Amino acid sequence: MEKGAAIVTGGGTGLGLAISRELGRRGYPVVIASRKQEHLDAAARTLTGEGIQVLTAVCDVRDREQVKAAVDAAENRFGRVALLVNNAAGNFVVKAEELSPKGWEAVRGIVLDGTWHFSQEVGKRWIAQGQPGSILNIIATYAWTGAAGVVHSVSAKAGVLAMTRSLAMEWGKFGIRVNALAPGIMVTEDAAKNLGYADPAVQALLAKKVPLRRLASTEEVAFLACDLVTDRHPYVTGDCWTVDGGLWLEGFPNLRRFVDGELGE
Ligand SMILES: CCCCCCCCCCC/C=C/C(=O)SCCNC(=O)CCNC(=O)[C@H](O)C(C)(C)COP(=O)(O)OP(=O)(O)OC[C@H]1O[C@@H](n2cnc3c(N)ncnc32)[C@H](O)[C@@H]1OP(=O)(O)O
Ligand SMILES: NC(=O)C1=CN([C@@H]2O[C@H](COP(=O)(O)OP(=O)(O)OC[C@H]3O[C@@H](n4cnc5c(N)ncnc54)[C@H](OP(=O)(O)O)[C@@H]3O)[C@@H](O)[C@H]2O)C=CC1
Repeated sequence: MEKGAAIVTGGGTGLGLAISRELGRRGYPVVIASRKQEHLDAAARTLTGEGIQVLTAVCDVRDREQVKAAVDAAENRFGRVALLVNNAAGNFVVKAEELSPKGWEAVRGIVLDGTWHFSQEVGKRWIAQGQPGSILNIIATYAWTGAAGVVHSVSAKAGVLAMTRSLAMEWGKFGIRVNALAPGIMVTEDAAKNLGYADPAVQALLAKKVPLRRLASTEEVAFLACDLVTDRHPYVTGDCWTVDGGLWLEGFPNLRRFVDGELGE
């Protein structure tokens, strides 16, 4: 029987692309949704070449109407949405006292509002259709530790963690599971650029802080993400799984020291 589709926000790059590929390998048609056509086209070419069914949806997760249109397109093409992965994010390192209202708004809008828009859009359809479903929200360990230099992202990810637990409680009776995953540091293009660790020498220093002495690969994080969002663990809901090589136990890197110039170029 045909499986329902999986929507992956930010599915054209980095971790989102790795999750889309792994879900495709597990037999799900994937809908990748993000702002930039070039990200989506390149990813769709790659995934299609690997035999995965893909639909692209140009969509800014901050815009409720664009989110609705993306879910409509997914249902029109694949009949039903079964899984949602809220992976899209925006982030940059900034001193809290210098963060502008629009900078705060941009990151909160993508991370917190975007996750809410997609979750409510698919959740209300599943409830109306009497269908089960599963949502996975990608957060970061600083949602519970806090971190210096990224107060907008920390606050938004903490909100997403609270949303995860709350929706799990409300929607469990409808057969809807809602979980979160907190990855460790991965070398993905925009994250490494925006957060200042594109230099391999900086990556090597970061790896030394990790108990397992290496950074995470998108593939290993994606594998766990797919285990959690698919029906492999049907009794898990309202939880957050961490896949960070033990880093959060040592303390998240202090990015404020980077913007203050204490860590050099
Ligand atoms: C040295 C040690 C390093 C260790 C690091 C380890 C950390 C690892 C893991 C951390 C966990 C989480 C990671 C992530 O979330 S990674 C995701 C990264 N990917 C992206 O960010 C991609 C998408 N990003 C964007 O599109 C943009 O960056 C942005 C988020 C800004 C949104 O784009 P949008 O087009 O909507 O916004 P604008 O460009 O119009 O800007 C809006 C306002 O934000 C201000 N801004 C933007 N960039 C910065 C900056 N670098 N510093 C300060 N302010 C910034 C911008 O000026 C606008 O405000 P104003 O109008 O007031 O000027
Ligand atoms: N990299 C890391 O070390 C860590 C990452 N994470 C989390 O993992 C997830 C993936 O990050 P990663 O792969 O590294 O980074 P990427 O920058 O590659 O992924 C972010 C994705 O979000 C999309 N996106 C950004 N803004 C919007 C928007 N307004 N509407 C729709 N899509 C948007 C981007 O696509 P487009 O530009 O086309 O819109 C991009 O595909 C994020 O949730 C991040 O917070 C957590 C811990 C560590």
